[in-house]
Amino acid sequence: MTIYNVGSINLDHVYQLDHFVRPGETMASDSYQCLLGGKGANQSVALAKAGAEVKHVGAIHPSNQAVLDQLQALGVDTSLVAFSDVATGHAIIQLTKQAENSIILYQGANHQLTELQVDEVLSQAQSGDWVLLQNETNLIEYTMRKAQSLGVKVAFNPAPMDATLTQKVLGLVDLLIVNEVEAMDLIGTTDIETTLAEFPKKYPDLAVIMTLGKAGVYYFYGEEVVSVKAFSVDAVDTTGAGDTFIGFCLSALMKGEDMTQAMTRACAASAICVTRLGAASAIPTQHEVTEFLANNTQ
Ligand SMILES: Nc1ncnc2c1ncn2[C@@H]1O[C@H](COP(=O)(O)OP(=O)(O)OP(=O)(O)O)[C@@H](O)[C@H]1O
Repeated sequence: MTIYNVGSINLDHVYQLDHFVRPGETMASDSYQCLLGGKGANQSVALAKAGAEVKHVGAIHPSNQAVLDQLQALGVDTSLVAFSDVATGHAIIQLTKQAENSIILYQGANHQLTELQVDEVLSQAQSGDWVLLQNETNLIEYTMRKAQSLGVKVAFNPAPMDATLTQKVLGLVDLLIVNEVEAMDLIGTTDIETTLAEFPKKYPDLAVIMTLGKAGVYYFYGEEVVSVKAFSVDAVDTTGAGDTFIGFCLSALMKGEDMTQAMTRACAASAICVTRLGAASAIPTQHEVTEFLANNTQ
């Protein structure tokens, strides 16, 4: 069983500064890191570390072949990533000592997927395979329609949230995975209790996983409700928690675990992730998650 993750690949250029650059100011930074990023790439890494067979579908500029080498070294099949004339998606991130950030995001090649690429990729898919999408690439609806026509299941993590697009494609989605802010956007409220009560009523035919940070996670499908508590850890950086959760949860479901087992494993993986700095580099291995589960209870 293969998961085709149609998603972004970004280069995150991170500069540590005393303060954000002001209009007209040129400021030197003596701290620079270039990190692999993008929700798509992070989720592919999490899937691979969780032991899933993951093929990443996306696009980058050919000058950044090293990014693909990095993904491959982490276990992701990158043979379906296309090359584009447009620059690889990237973020310019200013970080201050007060832990504030300011980000310029250029979607670049992430929005250069073509219908031909999607058709070719999905022609390889077989029933039982999954397609996973976030909201950082183009052709979301087209890809879902194609997958549905081929009998391939669709998982959708609509981040960053575009409520109009998301409402439009929900009928094509087999499993929706949202965090609490995205869920509240879909219900049109800022209250989480209302969201938990209203979501299953508004979307009775939709299977949805709702992650609530350190408050854990819910799964709703019609009358069925499963909730799993988060593990109690000392969090230092929650970046990538959601991506780690998605990778470990989908991988476990594809291996035949039930929703409680899959979400428990995914909560353990994301609990480890939040105790480490960074995103892709903070994602644990399957072995680390198994050890954590043996030594911790919710
Ligand atoms: N402080 C925390 N302590 C323990 N587990 C956490 C913590 N924060 C997140 N998690 C775990 O990670 C899962 C996903 O977190 P969250 O709901 O914050 O997703 P997210 O908003 O998509 O994350 P992010 O955007 O920061 O990557 C939670 O369901 C929980 O299991």
